[in-house]
Amino acid sequence: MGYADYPNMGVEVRVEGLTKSFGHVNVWSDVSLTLPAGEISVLLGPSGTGKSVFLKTLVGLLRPDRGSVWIAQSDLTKLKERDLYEIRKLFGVLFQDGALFGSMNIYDNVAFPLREHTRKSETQIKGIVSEKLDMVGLIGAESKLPGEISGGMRKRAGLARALVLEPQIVLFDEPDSGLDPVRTAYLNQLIVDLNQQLDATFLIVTHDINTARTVPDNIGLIYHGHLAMFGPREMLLSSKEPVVRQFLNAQRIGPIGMTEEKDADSLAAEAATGVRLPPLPAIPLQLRPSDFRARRAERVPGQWCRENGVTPPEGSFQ
Ligand SMILES: Nc1ncnc2c1ncn2[C@@H]1O[C@H](COP(=O)(O)OP(=O)(O)OP(=O)(O)O)[C@@H](O)[C@H]1O
Repeated sequence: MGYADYPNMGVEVRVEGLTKSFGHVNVWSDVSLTLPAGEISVLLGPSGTGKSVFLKTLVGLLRPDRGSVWIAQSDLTKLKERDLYEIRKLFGVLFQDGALFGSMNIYDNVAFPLREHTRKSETQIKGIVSEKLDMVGLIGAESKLPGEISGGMRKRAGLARALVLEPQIVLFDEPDSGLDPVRTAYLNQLIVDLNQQLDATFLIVTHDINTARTVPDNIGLIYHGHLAMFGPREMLLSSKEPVVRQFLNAQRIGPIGMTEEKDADSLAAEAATGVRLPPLPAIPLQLRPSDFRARRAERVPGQWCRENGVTPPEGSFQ
């Protein structure tokens, strides 16, 4: 199947029972979730829980032990190399460090996938590269080497490169790592704007709680070898499930310890001290596109809570 055969609204990615180990070490088991077409989802989890491994498994760079990744009628995990190569063209991936070639200038870095995977003329390539550089605000930086620009600019260059083949699924591996809060805010706005403009499904791995609270439509949390929860943003932000609550509110009190989960003794000791968890913070409004038009998957604030009989924390959606 050619990637041009897919409808232009982004595609749904359905993960079923995915399990991955390296040798005898299990990374995660039985992960099932659906990334809704055209929506933004965020994946959270303590360090080393296998979020990057999950992204690599989604694009078929790693093979799972069990389970499926369904895109339309294809189970990507069962495809032969040649078909996998085709279906990978659906994906744009922004790797953690931007993964730019250090000896190539920004223009050539962004043009690279077009020169490798298409037969477009240099004139056509120039048009596409300029369009994507414009989208990420990098016009004028074409002749710079990656080493000559800031970390934030490198991320944006990596993003432009991830977009040149018109992907229907865009995966971001910690796009905000190493960025200061202001640049992170700009990048988050750019992600929301791009999601509105492009017909693509987004998955973002991040450690930034503010990003997780304001950018996505859906949130997932991997913890201790399993997907602890995945669902609409309001569901996780109003959840009192201990792991979800601890992680999304960046607290020390709860089941997650410095290295991994706390043992029963330390949890009992914590309970014995009588420390009370602070109330859940208010659920913020979602970040809007900068042109103030609706998000692609716009929902009325508080709708999920209302429909599910959940009282949102005081001060939510203001
Ligand atoms: N190719 C590989 N071979 C063996 N083990 C691997 C491989 N890739 C990753 N791992 C292991 O899998 C586990 C999960 O790693 P991964 O980088 O996916 O975690 P992460 O959740 O993305 O972490 P962080 O938040 O710190 O970036 C780690 O223990 C890592 O050492």
